Amino acid sequence: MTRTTPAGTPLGDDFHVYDTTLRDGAQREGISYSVADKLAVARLLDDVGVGFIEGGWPGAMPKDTEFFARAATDLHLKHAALVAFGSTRKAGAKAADDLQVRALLDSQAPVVTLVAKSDRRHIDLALRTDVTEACAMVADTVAFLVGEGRRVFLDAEHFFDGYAFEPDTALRVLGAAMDNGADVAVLCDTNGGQLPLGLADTVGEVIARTGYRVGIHCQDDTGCAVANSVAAVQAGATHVQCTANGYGERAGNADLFAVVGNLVTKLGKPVLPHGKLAELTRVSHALAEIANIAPDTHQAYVGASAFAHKAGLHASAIKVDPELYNHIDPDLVGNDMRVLVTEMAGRASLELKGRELGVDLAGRPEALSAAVRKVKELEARGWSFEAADASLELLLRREVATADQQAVAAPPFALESYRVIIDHPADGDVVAEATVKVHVGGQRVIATAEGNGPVHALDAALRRALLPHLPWLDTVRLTDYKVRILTPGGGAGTDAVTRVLVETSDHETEWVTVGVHGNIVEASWLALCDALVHKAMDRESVVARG
Ligand SMILES: CC(=O)SCCNC(=O)CCNC(=O)[C@H](O)C(C)(C)COP(=O)(O)OP(=O)(O)OC[C@H]1O[C@@H](n2cnc3c(N)ncnc32)[C@H](O)[C@@H]1OP(=O)(O)O
Ligand SMILES: CC(=O)C(=O)O
Repeated sequence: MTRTTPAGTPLGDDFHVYDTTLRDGAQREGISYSVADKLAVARLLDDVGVGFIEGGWPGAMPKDTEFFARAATDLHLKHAALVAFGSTRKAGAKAADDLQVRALLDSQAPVVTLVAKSDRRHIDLALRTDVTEACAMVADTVAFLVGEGRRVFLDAEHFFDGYAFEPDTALRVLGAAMDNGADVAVLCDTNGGQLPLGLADTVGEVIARTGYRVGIHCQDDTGCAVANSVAAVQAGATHVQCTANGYGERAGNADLFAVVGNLVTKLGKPVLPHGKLAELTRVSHALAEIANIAPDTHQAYVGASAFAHKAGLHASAIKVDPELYNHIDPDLVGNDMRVLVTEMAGRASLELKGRELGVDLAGRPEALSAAVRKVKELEARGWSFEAADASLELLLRREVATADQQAVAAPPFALESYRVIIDHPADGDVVAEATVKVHVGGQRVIATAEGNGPVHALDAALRRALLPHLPWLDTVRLTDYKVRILTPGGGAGTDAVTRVLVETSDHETEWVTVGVHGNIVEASWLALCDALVHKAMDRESVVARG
């Protein structure tokens, strides 16, 4: 199989990106992949162009055995080789007779990764054997699998702790594998306790002493798994094991997307096939969906906030040149830059955000300054525009219209009044009833509706009043409603205000609006009205554009 680098040259066997999401990743608390999930994960990892996909431990779990059986017929990998993971034979037995070793062969995976203890204390206490037999278990199993035509990697468990405790034993275990045909000695920081400088020293020392091809596998217990993996590569490791989004046992493993992002963009190592780097963000999010874990919005390289800028000073430099505040071009990894508008915004933030929302504020210094003042004043009172682009857009359009001395576009309806009653009969459920009086299409309309809460009733009454005049409302639905009670100035609650965020959808797009008031119903009303006015405005501009 020929893989190509971003430069278009063949990517051979010089460097391995080895993914263990389906084995170590599945050891994360809360993850339970079905066989179908595992096949879908493998396809996505192949899309990203990793070189090896560790599919699980055949023979240990029926699900993993079935995965390899299905993979043999259903999985047509374009870039990756499939790897079966398992332990060596048991002490005092023969590899050829060991049922678990047989299961590795039966998996039909072309590559096998064997896990072996390389810390003397584990050999004594967990294997309950001596170093000579522990090395024989490795040597015998590697020789058997290589003899059967498999490519073999050795995961030397607890290598760093074992090397610090008794270096010769740790190296003897590596030698037992490499002398019998294993390709890579993978040094594992199984307890995840290492820090980058010490780990890199050990990797460099092992390579210098043995000349072996060395790999790295880092758990994240010090929060350094990515840094440790990159440091190991800088010290000479040419095989790096990681998992999607850092899933893994305990605190997790090294995040594939951060490791690969760093290797390609910082160290200039073309470790993925041409064009695949831009798949990182899409694949990371798709894999989070399959794992049923909300994507980490702050994840390096691929998180939704990885290139989101909030501070006004950042935005002012970004306006001149985005590179001034981005460590890479987000497009490289398939991500986007965003500018957030909050109390920390300055004129540049609003100008950039306006551009994103289709409101041209360039060359309109008065409107821009007025909008900055308004945003800061409203945010100080509890408003938050960070997640409410539609309300921000309305605010910007109003400021532009005012500065240009144009009439602000009339909203499609005007409120005369609303009233909400909560009725709790002693023998029945609580019911909310709302009445709205509005002016729409040149008429005064009064409508009443019930709902299971005040906002539901208000929304229903407003729709009933407006629908005959604004038929497009039929497709518009309130899809999410979030309430937050705020105590500006850190008060004890008596001066609390309520912030409501409403997400609305028309099946094609969704938009978020915000309302803030001392009364929860009024805060909701403000957000609801903004949602409908935004939709009306969008329709008018679509109609105007023809
Ligand atoms: C560092 C890592 O994360 S490695 C991956 C670990 N993953 C898993 O453990 C998930 C899958 N594991 C399993 O399904 C089960 O643990 C099995 C099937 C592998 C083993 O199950 P069991 O036979 O019931 O034993 P148990 O789970 O208690 O494991 C301990 C046995 O494995 C042996 N063992 C542990 N590590 C190794 C090793 N590297 N090489 C050989 N044998 C080993 C122990 O000596 C012990 O053997 P004994 O039962 O003869 O005393
Ligand atoms: C192999 C492995 O998962 C570890 O040593 O952590």
